[in-house]
Amino acid sequence: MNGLMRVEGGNPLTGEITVRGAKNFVSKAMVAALLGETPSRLANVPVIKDVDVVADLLRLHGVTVDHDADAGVVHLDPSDVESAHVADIDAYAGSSRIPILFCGPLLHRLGEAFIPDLGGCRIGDRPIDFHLDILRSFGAVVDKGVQGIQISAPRGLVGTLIELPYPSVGATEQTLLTAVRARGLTELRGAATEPEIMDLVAVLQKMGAIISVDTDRTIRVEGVDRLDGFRHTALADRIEAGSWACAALATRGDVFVRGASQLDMMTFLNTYRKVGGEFDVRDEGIRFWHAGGDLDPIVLETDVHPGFMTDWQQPLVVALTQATGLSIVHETVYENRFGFTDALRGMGATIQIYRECLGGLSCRFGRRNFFHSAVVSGPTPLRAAQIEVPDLRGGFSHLIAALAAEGTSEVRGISIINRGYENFLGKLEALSAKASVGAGV
Ligand SMILES: CC(=O)N[C@H]1[C@@H](OP(=O)(O)OP(=O)(O)OC[C@H]2O[C@@H](n3ccc(=O)[nH]c3=O)[C@H](O)[C@@H]2O)O[C@H](CO)[C@@H](O)[C@@H]1O
Ligand SMILES: C=C(OP(=O)(O)O)C(=O)O
Repeated sequence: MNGLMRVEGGNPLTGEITVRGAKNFVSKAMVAALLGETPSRLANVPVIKDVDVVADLLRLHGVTVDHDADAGVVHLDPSDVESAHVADIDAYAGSSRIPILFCGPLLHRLGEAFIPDLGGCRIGDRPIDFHLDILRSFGAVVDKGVQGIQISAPRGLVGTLIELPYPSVGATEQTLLTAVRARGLTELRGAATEPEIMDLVAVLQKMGAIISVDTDRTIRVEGVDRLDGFRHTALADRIEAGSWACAALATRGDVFVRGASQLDMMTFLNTYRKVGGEFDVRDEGIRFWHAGGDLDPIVLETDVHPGFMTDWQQPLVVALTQATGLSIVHETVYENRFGFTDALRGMGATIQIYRECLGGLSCRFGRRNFFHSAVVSGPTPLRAAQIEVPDLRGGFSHLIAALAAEGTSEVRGISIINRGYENFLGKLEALSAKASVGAGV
C-alpha cells in the first residue's frame, strides 16, 4: 500500500502531539541487544516501519522480540542467536540501512553475517565503503556476491586503529558495535558524535563496554569478553520534533511537541529563532509557533553534529518559502538532497538549486556535478498540487507544503513517511489538519 492522502491546506496546525524515541537510535540499540548474554529492555520505542524491520531481522536470527506498542517497550532475548537463511534476510533488501550494523554483533556471535542490499532514503549514492573497510580492519573477510555481501571472521575480530575520512554516523556505530567485543583496543579517529550515537554509547556502557569519547572526535574502546543485556529509555526523536516545528511555522500554527528535548535541538532552536519562529522550552516538551508578521531569510549549512542536521533541512526549506527575502541552504552531508524541491516549485515556491557551494565554506561536493545548494526566494503563496512522495523527510516536507497551500492537494506514496514518523495521520488529526487517507497507487 503506497497510500494517498488528500490535504486541504491553508489552516494553521494547532494543538499538541507527542514524539517518542529516535528512529536513528532505537534501531541501533535493538541491534546492540544481539551482543548481550542476557535479555534487554528498551523503552520509549515508537511504532515505525524501521523498528518493525529490525525486529523481524532479529527474529530471523533467533532473537525473541516482544514489542508492546502502546507502552512503547521492546523486550529482546538473544539467548538462542542463530544464522538466518540468506534468502530470508534478502527479503528485507531495500527496506532499511540497519542490516549493515548487524555485522559486528553477528560476527562475534556466529562468525558470519550476510548483508542484503540496503534501503533508506535515496538522497545520494550512500556507499558502504567505510563500513567494509572497518570490518576488514578488525580482521573480517568480505565477499561480495551477486545477491549481497557475505562476511566472515575465521580468526575472530581484533581491536584496530580506524581513521574515518568523514564523520559518518553509520561507520561510527559500526565501529562501536564491533569494537566492544573485539580483542584489545580500538581507536576511532574522526568519529561522529550525534546524540543518537552517544545514547548508543550509553547503552553499550550499561552492557559492560568500556568506551571513552574525547573532544577531538576520537573514540577509544577496550574490548571485553562478555556483555549483558541493558535496560534503557531511548532519547527523543529530534528530527520528528523539528519537523513538526517547521510544520507549525509554515502553516502559521502553534504546536506543543511533548517529549522534544532542548539539549539535542540547540542548533535547530537557534535557527528557528533566527527565521522568526517562537519556542518555549518546558520540562515536558517544547512549544513551537509562528508569532505573526514576516519570517526572516537565513543562510544555512547542514553539517555533522553539533551542526544543523541534514534531516532537518527538508522540512525547514518549506518554512523558508514563507520567509521574506533570499535564503541560502548549503547541503554538505548528502550530495542529492534537494530533489524534493521540484514538487515545491510546482506548488509555486521559488527555489533554484546550484552545483556550487553557496553561502559558506566549500564542501566535499563542490566543483562536482551535484546540485547541493539552494536559494529560496520568498514569500510565495503555495498552491495545491498532486505530489508523489520521494523519500522520508522529503515526503513529510511535501505534507507540510500541502498543509500550508491553498486548496486540496493529493499526496501519493505517504506510506514511506511511516518509516520515521509514528502515527503521523493521528497526529495531523490531533492538530486539526484537514487531511484524509484514500486508496492510492
Ligand atoms: C538510520 C540512520 O541513522 N540514518 C541517519 C544516518 O545515516 P548514515 O549513517 O547512513 O549516514 P552517514 O553519516 O554514514 O553518511 C554521511 C555521509 O558519509 C558518506 N558515507 C557514509 C558511509 C560510507 O561507508 N561511505 C560514505 O561515503 C555518505 O554517503 C554521506 O554523504 O546519519 C545521517 C547523517 O546524520 C542521517 O541523515 C540519517 O538519518
Ligand atoms: C536519511 C534518513 O534515514 P535513513 O538513513 O534511514 O535513510 C532520515 O531519517 O532522514
